[in-house]
Order: sequence, then C-alpha cells, then structure tokens
Amino acid sequence: MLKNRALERVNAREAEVKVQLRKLTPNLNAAAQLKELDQRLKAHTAQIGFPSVGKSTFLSTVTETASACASYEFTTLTCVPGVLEMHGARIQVLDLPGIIEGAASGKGRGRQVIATARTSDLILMMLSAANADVERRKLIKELSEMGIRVNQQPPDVVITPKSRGGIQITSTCQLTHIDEDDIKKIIGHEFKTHNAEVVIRQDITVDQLIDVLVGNRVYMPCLYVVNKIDTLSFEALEHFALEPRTVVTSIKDGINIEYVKEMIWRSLGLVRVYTKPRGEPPCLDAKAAMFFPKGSTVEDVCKGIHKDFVSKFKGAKVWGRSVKFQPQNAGLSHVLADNDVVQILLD
Ligand SMILES: Nc1nc2c(ncn2[C@@H]2O[C@H](COP(=O)(O)OP(=O)(O)OP(=O)(O)O)[C@@H](O)[C@H]2O)c(=O)[nH]1
Ligand SMILES: [K+]
Ligand SMILES: [Mg+2]
Repeated sequence: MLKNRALERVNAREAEVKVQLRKLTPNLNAAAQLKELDQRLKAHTAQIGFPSVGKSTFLSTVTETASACASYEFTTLTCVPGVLEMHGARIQVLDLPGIIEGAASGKGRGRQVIATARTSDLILMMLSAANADVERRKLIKELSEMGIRVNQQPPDVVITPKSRGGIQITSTCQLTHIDEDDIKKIIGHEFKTHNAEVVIRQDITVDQLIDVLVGNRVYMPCLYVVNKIDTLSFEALEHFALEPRTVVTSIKDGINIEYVKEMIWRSLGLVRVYTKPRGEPPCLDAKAAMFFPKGSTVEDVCKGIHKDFVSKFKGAKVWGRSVKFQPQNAGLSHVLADNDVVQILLD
C-alpha cells in the first residue's frame, strides 16, 4: 500500500515545478504585476481550457477588452487581462493560451499558464460541450500535477515534529485508506524524523497525507463553464446543467452570459461591507461598499479604512447576517457576512 515510488515522483515533480515557477515569462508575469498595481481590482479569475473552446470569445463578451478569437487553435499566445464589473466590484478576468494534455510536464506553455492561474482567486475552467467530461478530467489532472487542488478543502491533518517519543498518531475518525504503519513510514521518509505528533480529523488518503507533508499545495475554487451548447441536443446537455459548480453557455449565441457572471461572483465569495458613521444612516450604495475576501473580520475593515483604526479601536456595532441581534457589539476578530453594516467606535 505504501507508495514510496509515488512519493519520490511527487518530490521530483515538486522540484521541477519550483524551477518553472521561477522561469515565468515576463508576458504572463505582467498579469500578476497588474494585480499589485490596480488597487481597485477586488478579485482575480483565470481561464483555463483546451484550445478553441471559447476563452477569448468569453473575455471579449464580458469585458471591454477585445481578445482575438478565431476558429484555429492557439489563437491566443499571451495573457490578456480584462475587467468584469459585478455589483460595484472590479474583477480581473485573464484570457490565457489554451493548454494541452501533458501541459504540466512541459508541453507547450502549459506550465506557465497554469502557474499564472495558480495566483488567481478563481479558476474558470472553459470546456467544449462536445467533449466536456473528458476535458474536465484531463485539466483537473494537469492542475493537480502543478499542486493545484480544485474545489477541495485542505486535509484536516496537523503534524508537529518533536524531539523524542516516536510518531504519535491520534485520529478522530476511522482511517480506511491508510494504516498507522504507512503514516509512520511516509512521515519518516518526508520529514526525516521519527518523532512527531500527528492529529488526523478526516479519513485521508496517502495522496492527501503527502499533500500535507509537501506543503505548497493551493486549494482553489473552480467554476466549470460548458460552452458551445448550441452544438448539442437538449438531452445531451441535461446532465451538465445539473452538476455542481457548472454553468452551460453558448457565448456565441449569448446564452447564460449573465448567469455565468453571477456564478463567478458567487464562486469568489466576496464580502461587501458598508460602514455607518455615528448618528447617520449607512450609505448602502454599491459605490460605497468595501470588498473583502470571504472570512474577513472587523479588523480587516479597520485596516481597510485607516492604518490607525486598529490601535484606536474601542468596539464595533454590526448589523446583518453575521450577527443574531441587530445591532450587536463585535470585537476585532468578528467574521463578517456579505452586506453587513459596520460602525467602528474609536478611542
Ligand atoms: N458554436 C459555438 N462556437 C463558439 C462559441 N463560443 C466561441 N465559439 C467559436 O469557437 C472558436 C474559438 O473561439 P476562441 O474564443 O478563439 O477560443 P479560445 O479558447 O480563446 O482559443 P485559443 O486562444 O486558440 O486557445 C471561434 O471560432 C468562436 O467563434 C459558442 O458558444 N458556440
Ligand atoms: K481559437
Ligand atoms: Mg484565445
């Protein structure tokens, strides 16, 4: 059961990925730099897909940027950024070159393309309706080989190296894919230690344990867009429409464009927060909203207003879905929900 060979392969590939990440071409890198330059951008999404599935057509449809579209493969050879405006937020959408099978192991410019997608907040996986299942499976594999896990949570495993005492394993659930001996061998191999405390709260696989040990995996949301539905019969389509995190579109014929935009917004999970000055009603205009990543706190709002707000913070009142009572007192660590109204009280 122990995948020693698999582990070695993973390690070798890891080293390769690191080298590749450093070698990003300036062109693809420009998009990452743009991220830092344009402070008004609230989120970043990257399109990943095989050639000619409609990525550039999508960018040209939902943003003001025109990216060349044509019926031949590899029309797009660089990274073309566009901006999608949703609910008052500017969201960057990247049009990237198509990737092919074997991209992660060096075919075409696939590694650079995937490395660019790795730094975004959401992957928009563009698929061609006629072949969507196969394309999806292949693309997930390519992303996985570059350390990207889509639509997964990080495994709930905590490993703390110790100076003595052997490897102590505590699991809060039954492990059906891996036994304690394997865990000890893998940790011994990877951490070069035979002393560690391991707490496992999930029925993990060998691969998931390796993910935890290797460490630099990214866990990203991914929205599947099944495009060119105009080329399929209704029956052939039905099952895609029912799958989670999947939208069917005909970008050419304008079908489901608004829906896919809304799904991008939801997949990003941005939190809109409105501030309320003392004695005044809050301004609920979209232009007055502040945008934060999911899980942001009152402290993040303070930092977003002024650098002194955290040190002068005395308390906050919050209205909205994150609190039971309207309003409710909240501290710096209170996690906010979309559309909350916050009043910050200072010393
Ligand atoms: N039938 C149909 N064709 C479409 C649709 N969307 C795009 N196309 C066509 O598909 C072809 C490829 O579109 P592109 O936008 O260039 O595709 P791409 O994914 O950017 O391609 P590369 O840059 O070469 O990787 C063009 O001829 C488009 O007109 C659609 O919804 N239905
Ligand atoms: K094309
Ligand atoms: Mg293109």
